[in-house]
Amino acid sequence: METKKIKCDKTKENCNGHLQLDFNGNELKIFNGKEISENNKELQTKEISSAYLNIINSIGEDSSRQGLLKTPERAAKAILHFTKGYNETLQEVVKDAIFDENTDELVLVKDIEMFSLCEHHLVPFMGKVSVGYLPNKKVLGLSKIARIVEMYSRRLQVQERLTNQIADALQEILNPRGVAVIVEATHMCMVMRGVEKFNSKTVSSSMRGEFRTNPKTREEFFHLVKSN
Ligand SMILES: Nc1nc2c(ncn2[C@@H]2O[C@H](COP(=O)(O)OP(=O)(O)OP(=O)(O)O)[C@@H](O)[C@H]2O)c(=O)[nH]1
Repeated sequence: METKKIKCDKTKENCNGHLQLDFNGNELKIFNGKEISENNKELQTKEISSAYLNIINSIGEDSSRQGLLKTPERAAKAILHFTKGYNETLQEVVKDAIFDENTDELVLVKDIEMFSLCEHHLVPFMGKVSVGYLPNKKVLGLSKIARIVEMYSRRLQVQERLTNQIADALQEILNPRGVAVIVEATHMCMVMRGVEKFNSKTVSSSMRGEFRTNPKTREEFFHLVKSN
């Protein structure tokens, strides 16, 4: 396939250093400047395994002892799973599960489990996400909301950006009258290290359209998120 390379646009959520577009303007999946094929997925696993081998040796462990022999490769596969969201795009996740529906009432999918990696320390943060929207003649397949959460959370993140990206995605694909996203998470970088506050939780929200302009709509969202 013919491709052209463009300089990384830092505002693009899928940026890995470079974005490469095919001639229809579609983004290709790039790792270190290479399109991700099965072959360089293998290469990617090898490169990450070798980095983990260095880490194991650098902390003074014996990487040749039985329990650690396969650890670099296992860890490489694990980190690739934790960051699998880089290999997906919004269009691939949603496919064509957008349906015409004559409803204008709030849709809420709440308490979606979320696991992500803090981009500052590469340790997990995890919690739950609630997503609401006010349809504008279109509804989204419910599972796709959880899949959107999954795609953005399986990347190196800060919680605020994750929250905004989920709201932006809903806005982009549905053009609804409003979108509301709330994320409540525990950050292991604040629990297992650093300030070591193991009961603290971080709540972030992103309100668009009528959720931002109408306090009653916002209240209804928060009320439903809190209720059992
Ligand atoms: N706003 C925001 N900050 C985050 C998130 N995850 C981690 N952080 C913070 O990123 C900051 C990085 O601060 P630095 O001073 O550079 O790093 P540090 O010395 O490891 O900081 P401490 O965690 O305070 O020990 C810390 O305050 C973290 O709590 C996030 O999702 N959102």
